Amino acid sequence: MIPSKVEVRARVALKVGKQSHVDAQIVSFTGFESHEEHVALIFKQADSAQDCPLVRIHSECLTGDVFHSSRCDCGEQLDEAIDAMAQSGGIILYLRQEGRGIGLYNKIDAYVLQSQGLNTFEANKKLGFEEDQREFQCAIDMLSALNVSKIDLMTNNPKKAAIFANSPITLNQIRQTHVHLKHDNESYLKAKTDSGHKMNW
Ligand SMILES: Nc1nc2c(ncn2[C@@H]2O[C@H](COP(=O)(O)OP(=O)(O)OP(=O)(O)O)[C@@H](O)[C@H]2O)c(=O)[nH]1
Ligand SMILES: [Zn+2]
Repeated sequence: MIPSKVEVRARVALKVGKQSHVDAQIVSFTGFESHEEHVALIFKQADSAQDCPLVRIHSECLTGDVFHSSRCDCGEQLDEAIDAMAQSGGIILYLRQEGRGIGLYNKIDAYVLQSQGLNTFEANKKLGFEEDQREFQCAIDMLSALNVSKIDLMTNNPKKAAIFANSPITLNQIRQTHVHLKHDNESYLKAKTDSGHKMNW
């Protein structure tokens, strides 16, 4: 295995959440192969204060995270993670992998196809992409750079859990996220279930 070049670049305090009332720290990094600007949000100094912090690996979704779009559940999952970590501490790895790695404009093209009846994964294929183009080595490297070696992971996606096999990070436990059903995202959530996500419907 090639040693990771990822290192912490800067770390600074800020408050986050809907009322900007949750104490956290944001961490930037150097050394990513992809040059994407992934960041970590750390609550209650969980990287150094806890043996097994709760971790959420969250891929960027501008439409969901910022605008709380009706099409997906990303913003609600992010809020859920912030609320949980405000109480118990934890680490959000916010990965700049918009649209499962295809980028924002391509995701909007995929939305056009979804409006014509394709599901979220079929739309990616029709555009010439893989169903999911993300790679998560950066998440392992960020945790290693933070000297975190054991985690509980907040996800319903088995592919995110699988990345910890043969990695320096021990996955202690998976904590499922809630199902955030909205008037427009049922088919998106059903497609995730069909592709193997473990959802507590
Ligand atoms: N290509 C594509 N990407 C989408 C669509 N809807 C949401 N996304 C992207 O899907 C990703 C969702 O990421 P996450 O919430 O981290 O993860 P997940 O794979 O759903 O798994 P969980 O950990 O269980 O939430 C984000 O990058 C979104 O931008 C879609 O219709 N098409
Ligand atoms: Zn989304």
